Amino acid sequence: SPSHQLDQLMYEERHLRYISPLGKGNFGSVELCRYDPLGDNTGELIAVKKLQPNKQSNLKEFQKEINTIRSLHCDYIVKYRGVCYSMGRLSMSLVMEYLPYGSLIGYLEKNRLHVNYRRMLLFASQICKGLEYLQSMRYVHRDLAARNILVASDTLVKIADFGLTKIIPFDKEYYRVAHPGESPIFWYAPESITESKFSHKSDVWSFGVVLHELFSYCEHNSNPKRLYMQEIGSDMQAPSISMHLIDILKNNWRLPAPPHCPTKVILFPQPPAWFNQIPFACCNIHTLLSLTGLRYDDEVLGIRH
Ligand SMILES: CCS(=O)(=O)N1CC(CC#N)(n2cc(-c3nc(Nc4ccc(C(=O)OC(C)(C)C)cc4)nc4[nH]ccc34)cn2)C1
Repeated sequence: SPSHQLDQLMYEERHLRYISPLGKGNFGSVELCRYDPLGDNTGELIAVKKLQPNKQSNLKEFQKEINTIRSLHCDYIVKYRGVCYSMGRLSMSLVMEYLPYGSLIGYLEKNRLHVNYRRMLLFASQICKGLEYLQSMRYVHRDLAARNILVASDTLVKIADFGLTKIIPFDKEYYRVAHPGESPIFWYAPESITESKFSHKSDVWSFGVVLHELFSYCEHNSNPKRLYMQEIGSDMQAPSISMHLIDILKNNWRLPAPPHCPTKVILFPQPPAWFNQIPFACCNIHTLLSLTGLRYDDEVLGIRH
């Protein structure tokens, strides 16, 4: 059983068998591999994150990401397994547990018909608890989005991808980044867009957007980016998009309630609060849990954790 999985921390490249690509990002990519020291295909399946070869400049960032994920021990966060040094290329890879069902987006698109309200709330409360754990460690994830939530089983999802995660300094409430880079502004809280400030509250804002994605079954035409762009004018060009986005947010425009979203989740406590992410951005996870009625629904629905 997985619990007897020997806690490998060092993986030898010569026993790594590449199987298929799992995901790709700006600087890295994740591959499905089998670690097969016996050479008889009985080895474990693992997810291996490598830096894009020509992006060695991000080695320092990559090492920070490895240190981050290595320090996290939570059922709702993807598990670190170890590292693999490939001396030839003087580079290293991050070895993580392989989550067989892939990203939440693909899972909901494929399994839309039998993922009901009850399971949505279970997934939402698990992401919430993963975020609560991150906050207890003074981490801000900074890239919370359905694309970065992985599905371990039909009843378990986990937060993944700690490439942008930062630790909030002990004497401050937020982390300010120097250069926003290619930022996913449609998941960003207003203060992250205008002042590059990231905090537990801005992660809670992004969690609000993830809830919208979740209750929209990650449907393509309910994608937050698409809905925001429709509102600000889809022919808007890059530099002024964030300015228009801030404008509509300041005028209290919010993502529309997803179609068929259960009234209890929207009406509890009242329509605007669920999608009016401002309260989300000024409350902590516990308040959010009660705000969105997750705990309330858990009891009502008898979802046991
Ligand atoms: C951002 C830079 S990034 O490159 O570092 N990168 C992208 C990232 C986004 C996030 N999160 N990512 C993580 C995984 C991942 N996937 C998995 N399992 C699966 C299982 C099945 C499938 C699948 O069916 O896929 C197809 C394409 C539909 C066939 C996909 C993934 N297990 C994992 N364990 C640890 C990580 C990890 C994939 N993409 C992080």
